[in-house]
Amino acid sequence: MADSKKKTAGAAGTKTPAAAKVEAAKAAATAGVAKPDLDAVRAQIDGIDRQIQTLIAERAQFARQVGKAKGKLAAAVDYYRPEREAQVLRRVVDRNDGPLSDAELVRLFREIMSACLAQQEPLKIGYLGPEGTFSQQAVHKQFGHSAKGLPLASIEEVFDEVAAGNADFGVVPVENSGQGTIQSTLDMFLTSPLKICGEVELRVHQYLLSRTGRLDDIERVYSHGLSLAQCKQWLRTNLPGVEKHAVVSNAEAVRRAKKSDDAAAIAGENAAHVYGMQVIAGPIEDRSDNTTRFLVIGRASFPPSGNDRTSLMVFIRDQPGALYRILEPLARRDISMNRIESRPAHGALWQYAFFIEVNGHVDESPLKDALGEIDAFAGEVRVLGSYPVAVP
Ligand SMILES: O=C(O)C(=O)C[C@]1(C(=O)O)C=C[C@@H](O)C=C1
Repeated sequence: MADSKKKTAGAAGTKTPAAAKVEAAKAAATAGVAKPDLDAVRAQIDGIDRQIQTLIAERAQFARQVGKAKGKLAAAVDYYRPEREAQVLRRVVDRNDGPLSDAELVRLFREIMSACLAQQEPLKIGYLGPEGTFSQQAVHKQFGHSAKGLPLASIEEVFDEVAAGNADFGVVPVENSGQGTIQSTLDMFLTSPLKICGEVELRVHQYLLSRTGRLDDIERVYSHGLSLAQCKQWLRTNLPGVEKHAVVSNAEAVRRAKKSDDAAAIAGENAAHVYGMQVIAGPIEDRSDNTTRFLVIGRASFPPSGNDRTSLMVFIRDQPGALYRILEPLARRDISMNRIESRPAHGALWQYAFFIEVNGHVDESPLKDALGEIDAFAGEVRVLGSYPVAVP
């Protein structure tokens, strides 16, 4: 994503004052000065920190005013605006001339927005717990640390708690780059009234954790089935012949491994800190680009952000060319389709529902027009949600 961005400053030779200062600092750092004076550099940093702090406080005041401008809304959840957050973060990426990476800057700005929003009342976010799972990391990535995580026992429970209003939003895994779709999540949308409000992509790094930290002690490995699959090659090479046990979550795996010296768990590095375990090895995933995509689910729909994706569930009539007639209006309008997947529709034998993901927002042309046409052919078209494309 960062590669395709257009720089607003620097590209055309016109630099913003901030970009010029960064350039000057870079030049000073490389300008043959053998050793900068530590106290002098720290004094500069202290001055900048003072300015950053003043500006963050000012920003928080303005965010309060935004709250007032929105009027008296029913609950904290009504103040959250994923489309606005995506726009703010895209501008951060667009302005970034280094030295920090896009992902680092986005993380910092997300935390600022998270804190600004929590001035009213923190959002409550349901996720597949317990603490230490990748789902919890996805919650932090999307909502920042000022949101309150609500660890739940299953993906179904995440849907139920959001639908019942006990959580403002939920974060559920939907696919992994190596292992494909998590069918149980997709199937929840067959019956759930919830909307998809966002997507989060998380680079997943797996670690082998144990009580002793010694590979030679290990006779059993616990993990979620997907995590075991992601590390298959590594396990074959480094722990041939050990027992592998698939359990409900990586955090549960760590809890089991914590009970004896000859057991290990595969989980995120974070789980080692949460549960006080030693890291034997990591990252140990077979593919270095291992990424899991999560969906944010909620009770409301949001307006376009300027770069959106839409998830649809289409029930087709059993007639010749039905699927073609669904896809043709999209193709004719050059609407890219990121995914199509069929699932047995509940309650009707040999009837299928198609999960389709396309670029665009349901309130905007050309997707709006295409959906008007598709509606006429399909048995039913359900819009599961239009949401901002994930910011890195
Ligand atoms: O712009 C808004 O609507 C805000 O509430 C402000 C703000 C922000 O800090 O920038 C905070 C929370 C929203 O989710 C989006 C943006």
